[in-house]
Amino acid sequence: MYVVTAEEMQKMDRHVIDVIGIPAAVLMENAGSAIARDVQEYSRTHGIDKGKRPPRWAILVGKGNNGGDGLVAARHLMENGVDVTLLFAQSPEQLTGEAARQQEIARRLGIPSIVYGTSPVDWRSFDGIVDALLGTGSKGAPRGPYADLIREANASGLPIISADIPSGLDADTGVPHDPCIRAVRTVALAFLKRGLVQTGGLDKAGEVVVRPIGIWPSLADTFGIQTFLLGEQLFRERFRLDPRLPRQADTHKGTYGHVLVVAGSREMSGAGLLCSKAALRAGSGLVTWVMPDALLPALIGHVPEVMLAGLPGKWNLPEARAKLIALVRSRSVTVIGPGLGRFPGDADWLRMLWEETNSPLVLDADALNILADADLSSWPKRETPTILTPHPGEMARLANVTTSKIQQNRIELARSYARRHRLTLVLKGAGTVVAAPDGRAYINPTGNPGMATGGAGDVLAGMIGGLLAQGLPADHAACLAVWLHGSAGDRAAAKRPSGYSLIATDILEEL
Ligand SMILES: NC(=O)C1=CN([C@@H]2O[C@H](COP(=O)(O)OP(=O)(O)OC[C@H]3O[C@@H](n4cnc5c(N)ncnc54)[C@H](O)[C@@H]3O)[C@@H](O)[C@H]2O)[C@H](O)CC1
Ligand SMILES: [K+]
Repeated sequence: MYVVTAEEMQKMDRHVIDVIGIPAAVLMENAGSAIARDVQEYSRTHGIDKGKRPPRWAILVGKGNNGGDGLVAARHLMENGVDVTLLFAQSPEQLTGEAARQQEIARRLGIPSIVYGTSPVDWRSFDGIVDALLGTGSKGAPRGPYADLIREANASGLPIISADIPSGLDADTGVPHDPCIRAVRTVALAFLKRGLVQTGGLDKAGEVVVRPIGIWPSLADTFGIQTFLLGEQLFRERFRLDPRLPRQADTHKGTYGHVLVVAGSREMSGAGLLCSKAALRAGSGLVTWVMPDALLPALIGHVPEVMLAGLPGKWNLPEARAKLIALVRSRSVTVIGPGLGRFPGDADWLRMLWEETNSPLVLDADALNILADADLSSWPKRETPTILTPHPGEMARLANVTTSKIQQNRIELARSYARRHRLTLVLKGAGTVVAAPDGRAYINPTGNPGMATGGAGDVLAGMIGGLLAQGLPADHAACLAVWLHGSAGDRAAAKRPSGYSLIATDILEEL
């Protein structure tokens, strides 16, 4: 469940080799044999190995240790009867270190090889490709023969299995360089690299599997790795959350908290509905949706389980403010923003809620836009759970940078923002990042593009409120909500062949 940068991986590699004493050759042998097993398993399960003739795989070999992994994999594949051809990106003499040793072994074994560029490659003579060109030592866009070879491999239409990371993918940010291998599977060695669970990695890496190579996962703790993949293992081991935990018999609605939803406007009342229902579906005992009086009649009876509260006049009138503060103080959690719209003096109004209440707050949608127009660094740090849930565009406004800058390094941007403002930040999008004020960041693997639909964010905000209301710490509530939200979206998509006719209500129904 750890997610590492190239540098963190290299440090742990060095420690295992230089301090623990496991030779690099042993790690490489483990890596190569793991890759070979995945290639054979893929061949069997994808109709390449039908038992009639040996599968034929081209192994693209770079000059570094990634190439070394490929050479070891080639040897193991040959040992198991697979027809292998080595395709060196540059002449074999250029290989260094362990890779050079593996190249010499391959030569002595007579493994067939071609140096790319010396003769045209007949891709039709292969069933698949192993990409062992560039790994965590890659810097910048693939150059020269590496770039040409990547383009040809992608154009071949053959399935590509990548060693450690798809060559051309930035291991830390997931930004795909031009060109970048598009793999059907990536065999991550020892640990998930960040790039595999962010931005481009989700597109380019195909199915990602993590294979042990002799580096204990617990070493990541020793090295203070602060980035994790969300999932049941993390929830059980680190959050000690057991979803099966039964509710005690002698409990009542109050036991499970009371969420106040501050949301909705004439044009966007649905957001408040979705948010309120989601808070209930996430398990909150009670939910009250507060809105200006004028809105209330239209919503009576829509969600019988949700209590409605009206404010005299508009949000920002003195008596409305007083009643709202009283409601916020009397509830366990307040979710602000879905469908709220903007109104004169909204920054003062939000700052009042921020400063004058000690209630856990979830700020979403227009509450984030209000915050972006204010200067958050001049607002006091809150002592109580405060969770912001921006999508990349809202994050760009909050951090005063462009959206593309946000997507360039989502994890570090989210982490630094959460620490600076001492709050929990949920940076939505493919591979949602949850950054906690303690510096930890969590990556969510669940969810799908079908969830890019109006109201999905309102559901998530309500779910976070609902889990907070039941007493979960802010980071746990945000992580579990994000993971469940994506899982529900995946189940909803699976029920629709296109996967893209999802609407937010479907996510709610699947919770
Ligand atoms: N003990 C270990 O370290 C283990 C490493 N494993 C594998 O090794 C790679 C990392 O290997 P490294 O030698 O550091 O770098 P690469 O193999 O990624 O090779 C990069 C190589 O290519 C040149 N290069 C760098 N950037 C570019 C570029 N943009 N275009 C062209 N060429 C480039 C540069 O000269 C480098 O030498 C890791 O991913 C694992 O696959 C094993 O897993 C076992 C343990
Ligand atoms: K690779």
